[in-house]
Amino acid sequence: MTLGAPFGARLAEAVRRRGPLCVGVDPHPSLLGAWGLGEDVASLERFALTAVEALADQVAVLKPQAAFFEAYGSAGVAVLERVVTEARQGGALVLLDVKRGDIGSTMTAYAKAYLDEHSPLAADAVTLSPYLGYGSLAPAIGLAEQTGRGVFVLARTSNPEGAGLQRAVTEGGGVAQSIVDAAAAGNAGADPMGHIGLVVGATVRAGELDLSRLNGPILAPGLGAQGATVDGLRATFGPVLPQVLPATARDVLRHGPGTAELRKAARRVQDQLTTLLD
Ligand SMILES: O=c1ccn([C@@H]2O[C@H](COP(=O)(O)O)[C@@H](O)[C@H]2O)c(=O)[nH]1
Repeated sequence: MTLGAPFGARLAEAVRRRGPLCVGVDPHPSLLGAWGLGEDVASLERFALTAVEALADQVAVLKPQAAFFEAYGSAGVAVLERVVTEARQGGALVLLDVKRGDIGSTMTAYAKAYLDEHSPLAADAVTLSPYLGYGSLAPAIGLAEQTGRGVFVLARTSNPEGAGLQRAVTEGGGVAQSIVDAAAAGNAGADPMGHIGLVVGATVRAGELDLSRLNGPILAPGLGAQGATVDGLRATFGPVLPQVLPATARDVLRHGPGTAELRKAARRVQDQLTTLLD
């Protein structure tokens, strides 16, 4: 599949048309139960494709969480392939949340799995973990650029356990800030923004990172179930708020299984975000 424009431009256009919301497609066992479904592949498929049907023509980005599909083995991965395909056909950009990171030679294979246009799991973007060294991600960052796709590199994650490692300060400066600076160097000169995004939790304290030179998108998970609020985004992100793609999963998905209710729940967050950005 040929994607035409670079990822930064495609994401900017999707956000301009639909507003800056990313909804996670996370088939948690607890949500399957709440929707009256079981813990089996047919239920997984029903849940995930219902979320896609409800939201793919409404939100800018859908973010399937691969772990919840992989938990069902190859049949679950087959469902994930359908989710990626149908979400993209429905008009959403698909950010596959896989958080991959490995030595460079293995990263080449991960890149092929998610960012090569011939792969059955090729998405518009993937999440990557830089904790084997930012440089080890080069094969994925390079292939994403070649194929019009994007990456979101974990810098400062939304979970409380991330702080000890990510806020550590070494001779070269802060660990998370070093990831921000490396991404900024890769995005330099891109217009309207580069294809190297970062993950910075919406739960993170204001002012921890200097994101001013990033020139790329910032995925901000943590809205709703993890305690972050739309109102808190301005304090957390300040001047880079227009680059932020807030993300939530459970807080929207808990309104299913009705597609109208799912759409309404996502619309509520989209409206709050529009008001925030006005
Ligand atoms: O720092 C991070 C990175 C990724 N995530 C993922 O986002 C969703 C959050 O789901 P909620 O139900 O809105 O809490 C989930 O898939 C995480 O793996 C994150 O939360 N924080």
